[in-house]
Parts: sequence; C-alpha cells; structure tokens
Amino acid sequence: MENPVILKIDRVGMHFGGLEILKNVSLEVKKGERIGIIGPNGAGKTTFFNILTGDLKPSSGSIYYKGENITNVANFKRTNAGIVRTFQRNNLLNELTVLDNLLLVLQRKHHLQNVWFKKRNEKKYPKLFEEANQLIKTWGLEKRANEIVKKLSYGEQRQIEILLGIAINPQVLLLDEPTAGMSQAETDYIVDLLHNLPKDLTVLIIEHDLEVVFGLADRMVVLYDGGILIDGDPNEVRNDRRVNEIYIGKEEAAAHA
Ligand SMILES: Nc1ncnc2c1ncn2[C@@H]1O[C@H](COP(=O)(O)OP(=O)(O)OP(=O)(O)O)[C@@H](O)[C@H]1O
Repeated sequence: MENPVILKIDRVGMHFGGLEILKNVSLEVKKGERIGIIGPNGAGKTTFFNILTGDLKPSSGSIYYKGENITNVANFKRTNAGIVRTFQRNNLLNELTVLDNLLLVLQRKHHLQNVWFKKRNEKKYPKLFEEANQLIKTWGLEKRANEIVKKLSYGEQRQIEILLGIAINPQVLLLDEPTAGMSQAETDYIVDLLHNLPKDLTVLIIEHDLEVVFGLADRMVVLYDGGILIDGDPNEVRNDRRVNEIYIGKEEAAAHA
C-alpha cells in the first residue's frame, strides 16, 4: 500500500506588503518521503517552512497535516503534534552543557515542564537521564556531553540543534540548511545521521549544498519565481534544462562578475 499523505499544501500564497513571495504553491508530501527543496536565494524556501511550522500565516491557501486543516493552528501546537523544525542556534541554552540542553528537550517531550530542572536529580528522574545517555551514546557525543554549549564550534552547535530536533521524535522534520557553516567532517557526520533516521520519518530539507541534498532526497522540489518550477525524481531534476540554467547560469554570472 502506498504511504499516506502526511502534509498537504494547498494553493498557498504569501506576500509581504506588495512583495509576492509564494504564488499558489501546492504540494502533497507522503509519510516517509525525503524531499529536498532548492531554489535561488530569496525564492521563498524559508518562508515556505515558516508557513508549515505556523511561524507565518499564509496570505492565502491552506495547510493540512494528516488530513486536518492546521492553517490556523499555533506553532507550538504543531510542534507538539510532530512537525518539528530543527532548533535554531540561538535556541540552545549556551551556558548549559549539551546534556542539560538534551534533558530540557526530553523533559518537554515527556511534558515534564520545569519539573526536574530546579532540583535536578538523576536518582529522581532516572528514565530521563537514561534516555539522554542512550542518545548521547547513539550519537557518539560522549566526549561533548558535558561541554558548555558556548564553548563548542559553530558547526558543533548546529549539529546539536539538529540532534535536539530529532530527540523529540518528530513525524515531520524540517531542516533549513542543516550543513551551512559546517566543516566537511561535521557535514559528513550530519549526512550520515540523516541517512540513518527512521524510514517512516518524513523529512523536508532546504539545502544549498547540492551534493548533500541530492544525496539525501528521494524527491526534489525546485522553488523559483514564487512557484514550483519542477517536482520530481532527483535524476530528472538534476538533468532538467531550466534547473541547470538557474544554477549554472548563476555560477557563470558570478565567474564573470
Ligand atoms: N517577514 C518578512 N517581511 C518582509 N519580507 C520578508 C519577510 N520574510 C522574508 N521576506 C522576503 O521574502 C523573500 C524570500 O525570503 P526567504 O528567506 O523565504 O528566501 P529563501 O529562498 O529561503 O532564501 P535563501 O536561500 O537566501 O535563504 C526575500 O526577498 C525576503 O527578503
């Protein structure tokens, strides 16, 4: 049986004042798909994510999640329902350790808001610590678990954001340029991690690094001029003349600048 549609974007439009960023964008995402979203700077990719997370309300159109219209549902409710965007770097608590940040996220996942943190006690909350330590081990983070976040490199902090997003056990994971600013080794670590995510997790990934995104996606969507230029198999998209014109044309223009 074919996987069900988990997200449906129905004729979404977005304008900021007179500036029309998205025009009538429609897309159906099936459970477990890995969709790469590319397009030139300013094409509206992050705006599109903001609409999916509820950080922005579209000017027109609707968003459905598991068949339910969530266009007017608040962002935190969408997160609780399983639509998770990776934590932004400035959402990490920089003065705390990696482990403490993870414990806070797990606490939220288990609806234990503000319970343990005041009187942190491994004996009192053994399950929480057990889960955190298991994730630390799975992710190979043992050496960094007790490091204060602000002491980590930029790339390491970005890795932690992604790991914390995954720790919530999302159903739809939205990754906005996950490898931006990372070293090659840090990028390889994240690519490997994303390859090993549960197969039923739906992932949408905005990424400028074409090698990374073509390596991860089983479907590619190109946003251009406010709409979807092409939506299809990565090979088909890679060989599409218009896509090549956008990318190669840009590179040539830069080379001659
Ligand atoms: N809140 C806002 N108010 C006004 N204009 C905005 C707002 N958010 C985004 N924009 C504009 O919308 C356009 C699309 O921005 P967006 O960040 O979605 O593009 P993008 O495809 O993610 O670009 P990039 O690849 O550079 O990150 C840009 O021209 C941006 O300046």
